[in-house]
Amino acid sequence: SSQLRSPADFVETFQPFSFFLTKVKDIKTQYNSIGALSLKDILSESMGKLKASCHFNFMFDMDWLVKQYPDSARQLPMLLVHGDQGRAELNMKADAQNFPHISLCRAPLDIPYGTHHTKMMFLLYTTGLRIVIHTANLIPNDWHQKTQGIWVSPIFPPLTNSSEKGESPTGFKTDLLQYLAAYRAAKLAPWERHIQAHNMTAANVHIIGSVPGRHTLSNKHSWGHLKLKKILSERGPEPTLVKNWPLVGQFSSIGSLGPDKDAWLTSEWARSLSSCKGSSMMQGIGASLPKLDLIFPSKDNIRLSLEGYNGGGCVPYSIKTASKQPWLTPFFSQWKSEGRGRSKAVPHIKTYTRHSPDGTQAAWFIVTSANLSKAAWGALEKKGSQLMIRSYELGVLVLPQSFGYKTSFPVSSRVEDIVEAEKATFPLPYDLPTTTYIRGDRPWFIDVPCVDLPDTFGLNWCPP
Ligand SMILES: CNc1ccc(C(=O)O)c(C(=O)O)c1
Repeated sequence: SSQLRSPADFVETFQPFSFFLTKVKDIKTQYNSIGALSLKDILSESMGKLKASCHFNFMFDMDWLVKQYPDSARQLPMLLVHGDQGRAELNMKADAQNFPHISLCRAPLDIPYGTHHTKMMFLLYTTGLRIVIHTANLIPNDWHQKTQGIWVSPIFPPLTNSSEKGESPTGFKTDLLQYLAAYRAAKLAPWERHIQAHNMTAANVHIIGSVPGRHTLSNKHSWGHLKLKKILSERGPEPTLVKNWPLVGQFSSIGSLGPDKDAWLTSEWARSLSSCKGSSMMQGIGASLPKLDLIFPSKDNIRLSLEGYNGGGCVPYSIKTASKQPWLTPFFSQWKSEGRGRSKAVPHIKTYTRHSPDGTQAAWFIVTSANLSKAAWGALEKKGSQLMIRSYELGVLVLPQSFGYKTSFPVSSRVEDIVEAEKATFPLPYDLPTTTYIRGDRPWFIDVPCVDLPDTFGLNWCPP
């Protein structure tokens, strides 16, 4: 029975997609026993005997993080890659003083308003290297009662002879090394060498990363939405298959997107996401775009969540930004995850997909740190000759052909369907079809008081 299984067994049984959600306190056991992991699970000895680890993230609670490791691993070398500058960096350094085994690497953020948003783990075991790409900050609240996404790689074995490349058909290793190289950080060199030294032929996802910069020429399509456009135009769906398949974006924060939908959202971002095989040209002017559905928590999704209004603390959409883009609201759908038992677990996860009208198939799926913002996905400048990105982001793209499917793969948010299905079925974090906002509801704004209706705990929301 499930309570006797180790975390490694959980991971083993939820293949080949290896896409998990975080365990959520106070939901029914069945929704935490299949396809869900805690940080302790991920770091447990059953997953591998650790020698060293590295965490890329935005927020760190070091005391708590160390306690998620098994006793035997709490003194092992740990590198934390962060984006904190000034006073925040001093705080990181002060915290790290208490932990001689922890060292810090600051990611350069030379473009204003950029953040080090990427959430990734390198876990070096006695037997090989595992990579985890996820959406949760390294603070207890992010792993308590929210919906977060976690992609878990297999253990990549050491390369036996140095002549082997150890690259996968998806270019995973090359793209990950290109991402790391962008930090130009000496402290990452040991981990770049570890990645070089392991056989990653089993990696079955593509890397979609963003690094700060004004990317031009051969670098222009290495990052953000243009990287996605490039992969989809080379390996994406046939245009005829997905003609009326909608796009879904799902995220926990939104940037300033301009005066109307055509300023960036449809003309640039959605155009890249709707790219198909061999049609990067057709996505030029005039090609019609698919329906765009944006899942973003409504005020009531937050009010009635397990955390009540406080759950909105990690959904930082400001009324100041929202008031400049009322044109966005008609695209919104509610957060609904009955199949995964997580309708009341505030979504901090970010995912993007293109699915069939009946919601049973997908042409591709992305889990990433990237919210709906130009800072994360990039904005074209200088007549489209450069892509300006402000932040570090990282995600993985699932394509049908990497999992033995020709054109699309079955999807479901119903855990019972997923485990019993004849054919490998991708575990969606939310329900399809999506659900529009009900009359009288509105998008969640972190900086607007809510005193009309009490939350799960009978409280109001008076923003800090
Ligand atoms: C300005 N800083 C952040 C804004 C949004 C998010 C999010 O993921 O929604 C995060 C984060 O949690 O990393 C940080």
